Amino acid sequence: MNHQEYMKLAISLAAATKGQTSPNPQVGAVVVKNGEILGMGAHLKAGTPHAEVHAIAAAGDKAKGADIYVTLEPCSHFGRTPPCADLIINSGINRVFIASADPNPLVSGKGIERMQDAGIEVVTGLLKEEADALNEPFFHFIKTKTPYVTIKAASSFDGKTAAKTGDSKWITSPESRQDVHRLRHEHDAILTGVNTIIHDNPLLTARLPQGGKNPIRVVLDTNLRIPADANVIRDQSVKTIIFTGCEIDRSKAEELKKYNTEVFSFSANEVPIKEVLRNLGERNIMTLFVEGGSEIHASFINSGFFQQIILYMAPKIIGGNKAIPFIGGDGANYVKDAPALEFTEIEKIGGDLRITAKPLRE
Ligand SMILES: Nc1c(/N=C/[C@H](O)[C@H](O)[C@H](O)COP(=O)(O)O)[nH]c(=O)[nH]c1=O
Repeated sequence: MNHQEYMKLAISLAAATKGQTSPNPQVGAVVVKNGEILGMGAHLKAGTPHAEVHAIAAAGDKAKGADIYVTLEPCSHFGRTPPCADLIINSGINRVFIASADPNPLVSGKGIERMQDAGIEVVTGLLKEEADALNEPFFHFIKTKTPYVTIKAASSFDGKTAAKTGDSKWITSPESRQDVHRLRHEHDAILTGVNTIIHDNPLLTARLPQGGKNPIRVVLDTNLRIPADANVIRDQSVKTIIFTGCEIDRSKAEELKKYNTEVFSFSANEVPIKEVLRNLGERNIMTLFVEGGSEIHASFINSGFFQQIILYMAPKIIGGNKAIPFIGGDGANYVKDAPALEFTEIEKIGGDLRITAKPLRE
């Protein structure tokens, strides 16, 4: 195997932990000497050992004189675990290959400098693009302290998310809906609007054949219209946070708190998305899955607070000028004012298309 292949292995280890390490990045590491892999590891959960710790522990004394391939620049500061740069120096490793640089300007380059001062050869930027893509949500979170927002929509070929009767069961295939549960599992939180709660009464849990980690549920509900017996209230398998305006029935809010539910009221009678995202960021929620109705999707898109949209488009035609489009709101007056995206991935899934799009970078 060559340098790229060892780094690919480290990236695959990091990729396997998607959704588990928030608010930390996904990191993989491989220790190699004379073509023999002596150790490998991934960071499994915030607060637990970093990838380099696992890989070097597996190599033991043989790490002396070895190479280490790590997908993110080794940390140089005392977080919840000691600095990996010092561990690498003390292990006798004499060459370090790094893919991504640390996005935190306060620490970026410090670990590299410390290892170089100890006489270690450091090669940076090996498969940087691939590794950076894996941690796009983490880099966004470090930079903005708000969650990386993925809007998920499901529509017919003609862009409808429900028929004029309101019926929507089911537009997309079982395979597509299963894929949605994988995305829920991978996200820290899932957000919807009270209209979806009233109309669909969803659980918003991650129900995969092998189980799944339920994301924290977030409901935007300005006037606290949510039914007290809604599934997201009674289910209690995971916390539900309801964001409201200031003019709500306080006794109803008190009642809801008995069901693993938090009611957070803003000081005005509105629920500003920017403030919701700031609040979720302060709770160390790094990734947010917006499975809203069409009005919620419209407000996220019009505010520009989203990093990607995943549309599951089914080969069905619902039609009708009263049917519900998957993006609601007033819409653009002129095409030139329509938010421009770029398609980043198009996959066939269960007869549907899964189309991923991101806002065009200015
Ligand atoms: N109607 C469709 C969807 N509809 C999604 C609804 O908004 C609601 O989130 C679901 O009813 C989820 O319920 P629960 O959380 O699993 O209990 N979503 C899809 O991906 N395809 C469709 O055809």
